[in-house]
Amino acid sequence: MSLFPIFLKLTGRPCVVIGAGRLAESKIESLRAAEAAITVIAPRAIDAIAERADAGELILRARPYVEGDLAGAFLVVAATDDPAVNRAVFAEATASGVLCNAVDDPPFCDFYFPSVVRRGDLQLAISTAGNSPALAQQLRKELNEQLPLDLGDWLADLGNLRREVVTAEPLNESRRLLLHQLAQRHVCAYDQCPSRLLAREHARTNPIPMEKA
Ligand SMILES: C[C@@]1(CC(=O)O)C2=NC(=C\c3[nH]c(c(CCC(=O)O)c3CC(=O)O)Cc3[nH]c(c(CC(=O)O)c3CCC(=O)O)/C=C3\N/C(=C\2)[C@@H](CCC(=O)O)[C@]3(C)CC(=O)O)/[C@H]1CCC(=O)O
Ligand SMILES: NC(=O)c1ccc[n+]([C@@H]2O[C@H](COP(=O)([O-])OP(=O)(O)OC[C@H]3O[C@@H](n4cnc5c(N)ncnc54)[C@H](O)[C@@H]3O)[C@@H](O)[C@H]2O)c1
Repeated sequence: MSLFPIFLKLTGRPCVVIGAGRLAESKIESLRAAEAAITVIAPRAIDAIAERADAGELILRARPYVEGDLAGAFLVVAATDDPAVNRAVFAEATASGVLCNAVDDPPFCDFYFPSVVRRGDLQLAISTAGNSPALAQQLRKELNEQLPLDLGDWLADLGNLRREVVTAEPLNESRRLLLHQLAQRHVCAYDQCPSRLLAREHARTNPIPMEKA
């Protein structure tokens, strides 16, 4: 199966989770990391989810799923212990154009959750298209051990520096080469950081033409 890999902007988007057990919790954590507006619907919730509701971090409706619960949702995760309920959720999602993941039930998923290695804004998402979730998990662990812990901080600095360069320089081949050069070395917040000095020198010798400034 050929899956399409994308990184979705979920900030503030209504996402519904049906079920409030351990499996739901792990999906809720992923959705929270993306700042989704989460509504959880389940008659019983584990403490971790109830506490998030008490803290105002999500809305918890303590009742079973009923048809119509997906109105206005962007995506839904069906994570109950009743496959018939998960499938009913998938049917409503399909009828109303809402993206659905029925946890661990591939025929009833429009998308799968990947295994993720994260360093700040840097994310490596691994998919085996359901062939072996255990392999996805194993690769995550291996990559996690290999990636430096400060990669997220470094990326944040590099992003700031890139924004400086992009503001100061016209879009041309020399800017493109500079950005590749900067990505190969460590950038630091220190004002005299060699990468910053290089970027400034480059900006000085490649000024934006007046009409573009
Ligand atoms: C990546 C990860 C993300 C997450 O869950 O958030 C994820 N599964 C993880 C772990 C894991 N899941 C399972 C095991 C036991 C070992 C094994 O079976 O291999 C382990 C490992 C363990 O925990 O031991 C059991 C399992 N999973 C699925 C089935 C159904 C089936 O195969 O038919 C069954 C059998 C259930 C049964 O036996 O009844 C299906 C799916 N699981 C997916 C995602 C999607 C495809 C991902 C991909 O391969 O690309 C997909 C299709 C749908 C979905 O749920 O999105 C997470 C790793 C997180 C991490 O640690 O990094
Ligand atoms: N936990 C695991 O590691 C794991 C691994 C593989 C498969 N599974 C399977 O995945 C399913 C979910 O796992 P879990 O550990 O989160 O289960 P769980 O029993 O802890 O939680 C099930 C949740 O579904 C809710 N629910 C039941 N009927 C509902 C309905 N009609 N409407 C809305 N919510 C409803 C319950 O209130 C509860 O919050 C189970 O079937 C389990 O066998 C679990």
